[in-house]
Amino acid sequence: ERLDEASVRAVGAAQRDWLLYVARKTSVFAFWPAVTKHLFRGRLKMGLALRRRQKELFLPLIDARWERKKQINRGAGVVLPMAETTFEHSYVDTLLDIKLPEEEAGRALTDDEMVILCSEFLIAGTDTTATGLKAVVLEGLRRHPPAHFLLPHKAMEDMEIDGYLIPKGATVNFMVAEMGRDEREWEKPMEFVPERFLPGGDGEGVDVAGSREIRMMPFGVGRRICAGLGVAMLHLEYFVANLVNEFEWREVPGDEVDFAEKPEFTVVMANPLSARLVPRSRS
Ligand code: HEM
Repeated sequence: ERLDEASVRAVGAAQRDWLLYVARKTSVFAFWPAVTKHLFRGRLKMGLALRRRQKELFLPLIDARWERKKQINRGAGVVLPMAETTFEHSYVDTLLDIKLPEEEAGRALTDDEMVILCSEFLIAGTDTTATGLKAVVLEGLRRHPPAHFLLPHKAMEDMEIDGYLIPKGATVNFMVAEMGRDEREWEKPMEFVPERFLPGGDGEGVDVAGSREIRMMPFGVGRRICAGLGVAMLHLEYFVANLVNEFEWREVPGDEVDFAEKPEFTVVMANPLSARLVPRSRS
């Protein structure tokens, strides 16, 4: 069931403490661990204490899921596939279902393994579920992709697409910017509306890597897709989050924001942004 605010905050604090501690204090154990674990035993003790705290918080929640699952299965008499029950399937339920392969004697996951996996899941999920932030970045990439074309590609064999023959050897250019501005795909495509990527919007669940569909492809798709897609998205979200977190942004009177573009190595603002940045007060 849903957690109350205080419990969510406690989990958040435990995750943060753990992550910061690992990032700052534990790299010493990568070198000669048999010795460093004695030399830095204070650090090891602290790390283990932080893990214990996660365990204290996570195990009751995992147990509750386990109990709930047992109740539902008892009520139904048979184990129903999750799709046929009203039971919302969670990540923990999947972990509870896991049986390790034969070499591990087909055992279930231990408490420690469950806690570690839940912790990793929360850490990995935090970035990807920062949906508002992601929406702003995606809308920027849809409306103003830095590359209006991909690198030129070449047809390896004759292909027919939509009744057109693309002959073997032909150079193929992809109109990336035009795809993002296609009225058949996007509502009011020329407007900057990050909300379109939120639930219910015309861009909800868009797949920039193009594995399900292609509605925008700022990083290309397929085997030559941008090798830096993951790091670029992470960096952009981090960058935007910090610009907003650290400063208040104000217009310079008489110097309106102009979204006109001009091509340089990539496509950039024709008239660079002027803004007054005021550091946010932390009091
Ligand atoms: C917003 C940021 C970025 C955008 C919009 C972008 C976009 C692109 C595009 C359109 C391509 C050509 C794909 C194709 O021809 O099919 C490409 C290729 C590539 N990108 Fe990015 N990129 C970005 C950031 C990065 C970063 C940060 C890195 C490195 C850390 C990177 C590394 C590469 C590499 C190595 C290729 C060549 C891949 C290949 O040809 O196999 N990119 N990128």
